[in-house]
Formats: sequence, C-alpha cells, structure tokens
Amino acid sequence: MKEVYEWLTKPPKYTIFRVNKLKQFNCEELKKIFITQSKKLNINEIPNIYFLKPDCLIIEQWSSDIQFENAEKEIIVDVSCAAAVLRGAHVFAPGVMGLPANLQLGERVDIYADMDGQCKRGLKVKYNGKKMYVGTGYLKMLRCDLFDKGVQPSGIAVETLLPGSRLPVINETFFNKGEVLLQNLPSIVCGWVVNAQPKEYILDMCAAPGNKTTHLAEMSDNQAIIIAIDKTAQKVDRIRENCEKHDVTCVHVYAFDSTKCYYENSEGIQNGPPYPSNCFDKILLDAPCSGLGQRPQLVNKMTPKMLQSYKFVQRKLIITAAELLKVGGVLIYSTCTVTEDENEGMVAWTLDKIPCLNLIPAEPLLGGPGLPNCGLDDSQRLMVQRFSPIDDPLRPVKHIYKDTIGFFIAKFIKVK
Ligand SMILES: C[S@@+](CC[C@H](N)C(=O)[O-])C[C@H]1O[C@@H](n2cnc3c(N)ncnc32)[C@H](O)[C@@H]1O
Repeated sequence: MKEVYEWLTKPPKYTIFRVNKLKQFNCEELKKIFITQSKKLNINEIPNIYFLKPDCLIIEQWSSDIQFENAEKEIIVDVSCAAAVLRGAHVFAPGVMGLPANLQLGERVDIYADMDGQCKRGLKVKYNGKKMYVGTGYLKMLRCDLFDKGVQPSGIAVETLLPGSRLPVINETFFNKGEVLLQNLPSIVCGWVVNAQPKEYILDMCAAPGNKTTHLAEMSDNQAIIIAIDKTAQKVDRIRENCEKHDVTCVHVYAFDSTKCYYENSEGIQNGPPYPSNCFDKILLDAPCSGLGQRPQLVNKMTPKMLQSYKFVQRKLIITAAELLKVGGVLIYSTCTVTEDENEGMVAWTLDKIPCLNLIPAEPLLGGPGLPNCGLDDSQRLMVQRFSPIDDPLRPVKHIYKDTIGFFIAKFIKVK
C-alpha cells in the first residue's frame, strides 16, 4: 500500500488530450506552441507527442536537461492550486495565499504549496510553514488586485513557465473550441469500454460535467441516442455547454436523481426520466465516489465516515441500472477511487445481489487486474481494470496505463 500512497502524491508523467473526431485537429499547431515555449525555456527540443489511438494524444514531459535557476521571490498557493500547477496549469487568483509586498508585474516567482493549510490569505512576508516547490512562473496580477478589492479575484495570477513536474503548460485554450479535452487516460479507456455505436440507446447516469458523455457521442459519430443525467441542476448546464462546445447534438440532458430513474409505469424514453425497464442498450455508471484516485493528492481531508457513505448510493444506482438495461444490454461501472469497497467490493456485491447481471471482460483490458482477497476470484479479477502502480503477475500492464490516476472499470451484461 505504501507504493500506492507515494504514487498518489505525485502527478502522472503524461499530459493527455482526448481529440474530438467530429472536428479537425492539427498536431503541427501544437508543435509550434512547444517550439515557442522551448525558446523561453532555453532548450533545443520539444516534448514527445504521439497518438495512443486516434482520439487520444499523449504529451510527455520536457527533457530533464532543462537548467533552471530558482527565482528570488516566492508565492504561496493552496494545495489544490499547487496540484493543478504540477499538472501544467497556470496559478489562478483564488488559489494565491501570499506573496511579497514589492513584487512587480512580470517578475519571475517560484510557486510553493502551503502544505499544512496554515498560511493566512494575504501574507506579505516569507512563509515559514511547511511548503513544497511546485513550479516557476511570471506574476500577472498585483497584490492589491489579489487581496485588497473585497471580492473574490479571478483570472491568471501567475503564468506558469515550468511546473516542478516538468509537464508542459498546455490547456484547451491553446486550441479551437471543442477540438480537444484534457482528460485522464482511464477516463478515455472508460469511453473505449462503452464503445458507443450509432443508433444505440445509451444512458449516462451520472454525467456532469459531461466529459465522458461527449466522448460517447463523438465515438458514435454523433449518432447514438444518449441520455445524460445528473442530480445537480447547475452541473447539468455544464453538460449542455460541453455538448455545444464539442458539436455534439445526439445528447438529451436532464437534471434528475438517477437512483429514482426507474418507474415501471412511465411512458418510455421520449418523455425523459423516469424510465420503464428494458430501455437501454448500454448504461455508463461513472459513480459518485470518494475520488481518492486523483493525482497528485498533496493532502486529503476524507473522514472514515465520508468514505463509508459512497457504497450505499453506488448500490442504489446499480440496482436502478439493472432494471433499465435491455436483456443483452451492458452496464459499465467506473470510479476514480482506489478503495476496495467501491471497486472490487461493489462488483462482488452486485454478483451476489443482482442475479440478472453477469460480469464480462471490460475490454480493451489496458489497466491491471482487480485486487486479490476482495471477493473476486482470479477469473473475475481479470475481467475488471484497476489503474494502479502495482505490478500483478495476473496481467502485465504497459507503463503508460500505470502512470495514470487511480481508476476502476467493470462491465456487466444483463442475462435475464
Ligand atoms: C464522477 S462524477 C461524473 C463525471 C462524469 N461522468 C464525467 O466524466 O464528466 C459523478 C457525478 O455524479 C453525480 N451524482 C451523484 N449522485 C447522483 C444521483 N443520485 N443521480 C445522478 N447523479 C448523481 C454528481 O453530481 C457528479 O456530477
């Protein structure tokens, strides 16, 4: 387990974009961006870029040869901002905790994470609490605009030049609208497991902000009939925005509690949820979970009580999914967490309590097998995918699928 904890505190070594096949994407433009950045970094090469599959673009780190002098001034940011910087983001104003009084616009600064959460917002002097270097950048916002306006500041406070992880600073704003999406590799694999096809009726039960929904729509050439549901109304607006951005029109979006999505006397798919039984060819249940697979996790505030709470809603969602699937239809269950309870434990519970669902291989099988001694035998462990750094002799895993966030995917078929 120590290996997993250490892995969780570090960012993955790759930046990954999902490429929208409904739009045009030109890799040469990306190379030009990196050539410009390489000049600023005083280095003659650019990061390796390659397609893992047509919809999955991998970008590696800058070479370890970059020589970098520390800046003299430092800025302190909260841990979630620091985690984003380590993955190649700029510092956004709400994340800034402290910076020296005399810093000028454009000055070079080293970015440090406030590891104990003890730095007071607006600190002017050097921070002496526990801190960790996460990158270097240029100041884009003055102290007075960050702390003295009486309102929550917004926008880029520090333009990151180089994160401590040496991942490139690249994001969707460098590209045309909807061309690419920054997405973790296992989330893309989850889309490949669903393998949405034209004319299929697909339910995405927990869809916001719609990152997987748009993938399913794109892979079906915008020709599946996708119902995307999320419980939270504001989040549902994000699904609509995302679909619009990606030129996706085959998605019907609803704010609804998916645990209540089954009602035998409802009229069918046309009128929105709830739905009667045997409606869907495929269901994606990307479940609400403890999220403990996120990387890097610099601190974690999850309590044991919170940790215990997720399995109950996950069970209710699986029971509902089993009703809504057509016989022969498939359920893809996924989480972005590492706990046994929410992953292998949930599969074992499903096989025990819901006899109409059988476990089948979640192909393409790119992540590792499920954990042993968690209720699954070896043949069942081999049917699921657990994204983790641990080598398991049951199934070797390529490095790129081990240096991801922690994630889990299982697939069931409805047999009666
Ligand atoms: C892991 S996130 C989904 C991420 C999404 N699939 C994507 O790839 O963009 C889980 C989502 O489940 C939603 N959720 C939680 N309980 C729900 C329920 N009972 N019914 C519908 N959605 C729910 C949350 O609001 C959250 O947006």
